[in-house]
Amino acid sequence: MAENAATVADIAKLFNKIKCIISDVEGTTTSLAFVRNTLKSYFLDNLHEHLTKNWDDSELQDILLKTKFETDSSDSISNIEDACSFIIRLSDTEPITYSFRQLQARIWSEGYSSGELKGHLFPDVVPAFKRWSQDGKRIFLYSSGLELSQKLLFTNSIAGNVLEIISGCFDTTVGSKYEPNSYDMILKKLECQPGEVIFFSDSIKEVKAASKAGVIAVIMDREGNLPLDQSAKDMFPVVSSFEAMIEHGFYFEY
Ligand SMILES: CSCCC(=O)C(=O)COP(=O)(O)O
Repeated sequence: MAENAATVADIAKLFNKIKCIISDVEGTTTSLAFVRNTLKSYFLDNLHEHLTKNWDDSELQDILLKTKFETDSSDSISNIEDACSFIIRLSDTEPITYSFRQLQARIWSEGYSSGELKGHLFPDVVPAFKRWSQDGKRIFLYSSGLELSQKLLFTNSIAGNVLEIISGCFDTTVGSKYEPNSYDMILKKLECQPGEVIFFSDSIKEVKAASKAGVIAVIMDREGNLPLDQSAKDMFPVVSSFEAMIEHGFYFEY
């Protein structure tokens, strides 16, 4: 840790001042494997059937057209096979566009409804969020996945329907998670001062952006996450679970 970098214990002392806790999803509340393997495979495995069943749905056609436009693609999407090939090709490219995420949410929604998909949550997520809610803190999510996708995951999670512990979900409609302005926007929406909000994420770029906006930022280093650079660990406090925050005193003592 760099000489002046805050420790987890320093952050824990700020608990009383904090009004809102914001958490990233992939790599923070939820395993990378669930998002990158389970959700991705479900999407690809069910894409062709979804396109076939819904080909005449104007909302689906609109999503496909917008995806083509957003990616500046010359691919044909005039029939099911072409549209399917186009989407499969895009599924391996970054950045993932908003319309592509809308298509993901449509297909995932079917998987959650049928019970084939259950949203992964690390075991400490629900107990910690419940405890902090009881302590009067509001809990929010901020993910690149759509608000709808976040709600689906928490409604249909392995811990049951736990959406009620979440006060709200932010997605990239407030801006990129890598941009400090997005956190300014969230602060405005929450009607909070920067020091009243804490953000947890496994992404150093996100934590840096939040920190530039004055938000208190902590790196989440979950089992199964990508290895962190030492420089990231030197700059920000790092925890491996929300439970570790509680162990450091990040809760209200009655
Ligand atoms: C919460 S929706 C499924 C996850 C997803 O699609 C995603 O991109 C998660 O990214 P995050 O910003 O939560 O790291």
